[in-house]
Amino acid sequence: MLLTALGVTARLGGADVLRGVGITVAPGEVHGLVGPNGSGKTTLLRCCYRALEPSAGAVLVGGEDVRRMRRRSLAGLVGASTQEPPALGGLTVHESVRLGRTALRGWLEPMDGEDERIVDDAVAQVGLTGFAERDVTALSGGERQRVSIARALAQRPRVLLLDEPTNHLDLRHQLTVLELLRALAADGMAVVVTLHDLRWAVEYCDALTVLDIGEVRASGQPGDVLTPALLADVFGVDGAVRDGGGRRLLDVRGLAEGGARLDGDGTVMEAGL
Ligand SMILES: Nc1ncnc2c1ncn2[C@@H]1O[C@H](COP(=O)(O)OP(=O)(O)OP(=O)(O)O)[C@@H](O)[C@H]1O
Repeated sequence: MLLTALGVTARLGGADVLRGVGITVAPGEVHGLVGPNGSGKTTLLRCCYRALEPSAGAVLVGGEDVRRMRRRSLAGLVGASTQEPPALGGLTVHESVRLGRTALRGWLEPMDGEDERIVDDAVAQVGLTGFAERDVTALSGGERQRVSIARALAQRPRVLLLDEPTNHLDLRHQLTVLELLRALAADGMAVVVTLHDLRWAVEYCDALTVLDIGEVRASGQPGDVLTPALLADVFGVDGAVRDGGGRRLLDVRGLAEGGARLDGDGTVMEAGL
């Protein structure tokens, strides 16, 4: 396995928001993390790229505990695109993506032609070549999201972690990103992606892990995991995975009976789609 999380418990604001969570991701696999709002998906990703230290358990990449790795070694192995990509004013798209290479080289080591080619490739992979010289603060939310993905790609990582990469994207760009993930996996990358749209999770992921209130509810192939009972219980929707002529598809018929969960203060929570 390229990425393994073992019994990860994470504490935030005095509470365990992840409890004993494990995932394994092989090279060539697109692994989807799904679950309702607040179930711990982002927190698990943060543990995987060492933005947060688990209070128990460990994350291994290539068999090595990420806590023991030097920052630059980790940057060469794990690239991450976060949900709220920072827009650094005064940087162009190209310069912002270049930061992915800087993470590997350090500030003082000059870039060479190979680095520049990798940056150009990453910008092209997310379809932003025409915006390369534009200031990132002058981009739309979706374009910024793609800059963040390109920056992670510029690290040429073996493990790519993406937090809601299709957020803010129009339908065409959602599909472009999802197809890109498949292509990266076909080249041997291990990809972990959080997705709220379960239909994309079913179609584009080889395996899914369902988190619910900080714990793993199910893990495995999408069709085995997203049973009608689990869809109703965890996501509050009436749905089923079916074979659509060689393609896995998820049909959602609506809210499950009693599917709209009430929050503590009585607010009706949206179902997980
Ligand atoms: N800095 C923090 N301090 C305290 N609690 C936090 C903090 N960050 C997140 N949490 C809580 O941890 C839990 C898990 O949050 P997390 O962001 O991992 O969920 P998520 O599954 O990614 O949610 P979403 O689908 O809404 O993005 C939530 O209950 C959240 O309120």
